[in-house]
Amino acid sequence: MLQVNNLHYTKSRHVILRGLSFKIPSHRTVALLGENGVGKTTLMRLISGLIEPNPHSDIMIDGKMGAKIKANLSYVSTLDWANNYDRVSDIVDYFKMGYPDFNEQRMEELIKFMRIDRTKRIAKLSTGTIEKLLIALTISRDTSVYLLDEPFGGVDVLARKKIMQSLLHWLPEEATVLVSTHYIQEIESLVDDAIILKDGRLLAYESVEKIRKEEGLSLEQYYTQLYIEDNGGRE
Ligand SMILES: Nc1ncnc2c1ncn2[C@@H]1O[C@H](COP(=O)(O)OP(=O)(O)OP(=O)(O)O)[C@@H](O)[C@H]1O
Repeated sequence: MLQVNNLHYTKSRHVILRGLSFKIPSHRTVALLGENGVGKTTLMRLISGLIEPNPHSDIMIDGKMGAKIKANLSYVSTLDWANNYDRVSDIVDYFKMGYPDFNEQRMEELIKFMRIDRTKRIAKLSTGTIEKLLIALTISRDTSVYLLDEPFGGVDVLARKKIMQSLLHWLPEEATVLVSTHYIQEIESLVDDAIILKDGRLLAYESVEKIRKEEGLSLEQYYTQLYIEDNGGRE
């Protein structure tokens, strides 16, 4: 379970997140939605402990806080830390050595599934292939929470659909998954709930099924409607 209480984050006097609170139970996959610059990446970096929130903000995973949550969380946002001469197989080796919960067999299956050439140097990989590798590394760990930040930005449409459809199949059943994306229509069938951010605050945290059944809307229609309403009717 991932719990965020009263999360505030200010950077260079610019308030980015203003008092976010939500709780995502285990066995739930949640889309994190919001316009460019709203703070989705910032939220993921805060959850993962890469940056520090303002005082009196709490982030808990399975009841743990602070540095202790790192073991229960999988988030790989970049390969900037790797050496340009590293090959895909070297990165896999680093993960094998660095994470006791790294599932080597799952990683091998994902490499095949995503058609990643394990002999290629990182510096020679295309943007989309790096994104596929980041997804594969993230979901090859056995943790309770998975954060995927705009994982499909550069992935071609066929691969994206294929990966999306099978994403949950690779993860432990009880996993909590938070995935940020602008591909709202495509993610809709994958997620249970959606968190919608606007102006640094939580505009909605709603079940996708409820949006469909009770509001009669698709997730994208619901998102657009909420944004327009919050803008006082302006698009
Ligand atoms: N290092 C930084 N210094 C100052 N401001 C920053 C820094 N990084 C991000 N920001 C600001 O924080 C805000 C949130 O950025 P963030 O990247 O979290 O948004 P996002 O919702 O992920 O956007 P996108 O959908 O475009 O990826 C933006 O206004 C951005 O300009």
